[in-house]
Amino acid sequence: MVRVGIVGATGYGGAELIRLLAGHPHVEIANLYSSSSEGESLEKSFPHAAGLGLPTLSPIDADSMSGVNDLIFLATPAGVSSGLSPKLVEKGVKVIDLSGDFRLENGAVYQKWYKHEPAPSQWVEAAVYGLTEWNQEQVAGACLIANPGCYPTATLLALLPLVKTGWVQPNSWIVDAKSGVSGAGRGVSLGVHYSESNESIHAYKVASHQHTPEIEQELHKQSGEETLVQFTPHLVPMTRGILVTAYGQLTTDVTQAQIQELYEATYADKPFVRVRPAGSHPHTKEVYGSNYCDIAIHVDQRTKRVILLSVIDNMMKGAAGQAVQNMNVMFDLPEKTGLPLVPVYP
Ligand SMILES: NC(=O)C1=CN([C@@H]2O[C@H](COP(=O)(O)OP(=O)(O)OC[C@H]3O[C@@H](n4cnc5c(N)ncnc54)[C@H](OP(=O)(O)O)[C@@H]3O)[C@@H](O)[C@H]2O)C=CC1
Ligand SMILES: CC(=O)N[C@@H](CCC(=O)OP(=O)(O)O)C(=O)O
Repeated sequence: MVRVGIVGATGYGGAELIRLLAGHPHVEIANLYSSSSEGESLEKSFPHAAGLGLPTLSPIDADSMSGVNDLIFLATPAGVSSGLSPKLVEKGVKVIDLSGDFRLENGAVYQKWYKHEPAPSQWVEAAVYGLTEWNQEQVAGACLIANPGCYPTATLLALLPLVKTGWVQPNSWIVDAKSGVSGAGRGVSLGVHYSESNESIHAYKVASHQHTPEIEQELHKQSGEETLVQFTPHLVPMTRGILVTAYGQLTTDVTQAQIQELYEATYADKPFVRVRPAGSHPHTKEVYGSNYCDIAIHVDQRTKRVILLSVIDNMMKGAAGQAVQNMNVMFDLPEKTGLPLVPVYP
């Protein structure tokens, strides 16, 4: 059994990890950690978790977290993992960090977009970017995983097969994304207040969202080309789900059928990426509660653009689901273990 600890267990990412790990056949939820509720039962924060026999919340203290955990998930805000994770890894505990602290390879870029001190550079270098489908071998040998952001997961799974072909102008990508409100976490703020977000939709962080450099960095790593992406997120009045609509200018007369074939071949042996039939319109509801990313390809021959549609559940493939997928790969377990396959519908 893998003894697992979760820091930030009282948040949404923590709750989703508990939902998945409580049913995982090779995991023992050994410890739950909190910076604000030590000594309390998790049921006080999450009554839905009653009856699972979970440990009481413990204080966060790196010295006492080794020897009792094989792996620790950090479901904490940016700026926490950069200090804590190196101490844990030095003591022999593997770490999967759901925050952005180890995703950006350049510390100055992290500081600019996250407004926090970057993690020590040797630890950023040691971290593996956990987009499982594209980095499986590195994930298998990693001690520290930078779990991808929710928007980058939906975007990169959609764009990566194409950026390697040269069929799209690298700087032409426009990524328009919509997220459910749980993407903002459990903390209350005006923007996610019910009466502000219900029956309404708005763009936010235009030309300034912290996931922009993460998307560009990973596109560059796979294509070798400097790529600028115009990324605009929107908040929509639903609890879970992300829809990405990405537009790229084609450089050649490639057909929809050729692109479809490329995607089907790329993801043929990837259990969590489903390439929909050509011309489909995936709904977020069709991946709700699951670890799937569903992708559909359209080509507009009139404008010579490819239009990619990609849906995920932000809490699952966008956070906890992908984190558990990475854990499975790190511990040489079948990739799908403990990840319920069928989306909740309706
Ligand atoms: N929600 C989503 O869809 C996604 C979230 N993420 C990332 O995952 C991480 C967790 O997100 P999410 O669960 O939604 O956020 P929440 O706000 O719901 O939960 C974060 C938890 O972190 C703990 N925490 C807060 N401050 C500190 C601190 N200074 N030190 C230690 N722990 C602290 C809190 O628990 P306590 O008070 O008990 O310590 C809190 O419950 C974030 O970095 C987020 O950006 C990534 C992808 C998608
Ligand atoms: C709807 C909503 O607010 N979503 C969050 C998701 C980002 C996130 O989770 O932050 P990191 O991945 O950078 O840690 C946002 O746009 O900031």
